Amino acid sequence: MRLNRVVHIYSIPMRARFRGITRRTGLLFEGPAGWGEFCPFEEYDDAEAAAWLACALEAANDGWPAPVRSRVPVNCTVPVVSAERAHEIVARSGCSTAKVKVAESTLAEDCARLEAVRDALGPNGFVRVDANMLWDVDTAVAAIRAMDKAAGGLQYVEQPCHTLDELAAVRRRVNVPIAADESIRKADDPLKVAVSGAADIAVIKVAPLGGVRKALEVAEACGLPCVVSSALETSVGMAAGVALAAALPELDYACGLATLQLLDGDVTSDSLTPVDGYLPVLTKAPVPDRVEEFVNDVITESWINRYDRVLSELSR
Ligand SMILES: O=C(O)CCC(=O)c1ccccc1C(=O)O
Ligand SMILES: [Mg+2]
Repeated sequence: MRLNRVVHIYSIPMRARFRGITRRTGLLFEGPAGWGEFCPFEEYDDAEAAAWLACALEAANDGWPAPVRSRVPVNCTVPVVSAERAHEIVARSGCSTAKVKVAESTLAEDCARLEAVRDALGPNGFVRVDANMLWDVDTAVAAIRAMDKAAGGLQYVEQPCHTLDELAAVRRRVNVPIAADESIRKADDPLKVAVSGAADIAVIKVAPLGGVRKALEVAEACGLPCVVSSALETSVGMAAGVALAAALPELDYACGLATLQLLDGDVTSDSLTPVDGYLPVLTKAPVPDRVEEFVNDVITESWINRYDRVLSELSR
């Protein structure tokens, strides 16, 4: 099946560099159930991108399972920025939970940013950090202890190290709970990762896991409390993450779905930005009615080709 439906290819600048990228690019298409977004990161090969396409096809062709809640609590996400800017981001977000990217700058800079975030949240807010696998075990243990102090208490630390064994070793040595992210979404079989001894919390992302239904299976199989997080989608793809968070039987933590603020624009006027720390649950993705501002003719052909290749990868 070739791509013979309405598509838009967008390219939106990031407000601040995030996980090494300064623009977010992807393809939007419409199906009988609504709009889907296909936006694997540029460096992903076709095999890794296949789950992302399955997620977009689910939104466009099948829609999502019924929600059990009508709104989803979210955290604001703080990139590697100055302490002053971090304070501003958190104070303006309206969220009572903040997730701070760490380990890409010095420990002193990370700690200064965490102090500013705590100051902006007040004593009742929650602060979590994400190290994206950048530490070894000893570095993680020392950094987590220092950051726990600087933040006035950490809710959890996301993916401090690379392997499950390393996560388990860190977990035995610190009092801060450990969350697994890459260990789940990059696993050969996310349904079979033995995260229980290595983590207290599972971060689940709808696109790398192949859609809302697949992600619900992963959530059930891992047996841990879950946090749904985004992959920096526009509002079209974000709606699938919100649908997952809305369908989870239990939701004890705020979700990482407030990342539209990291993009300098959105493809729809019905933007999924939080109000008082919550996102509304939609029955289908919003219609991309503002895509003209971000269409990119230069990369269109490469994205259509990528879609076609990944689609044949999916049906192998
Ligand atoms: O969880 C959040 O608050 C935002 C989402 C986020 O951090 C993220 C976004 C894109 C790719 C990877 C990650 C990550 O959690 O590591
Ligand atoms: Mg993460």
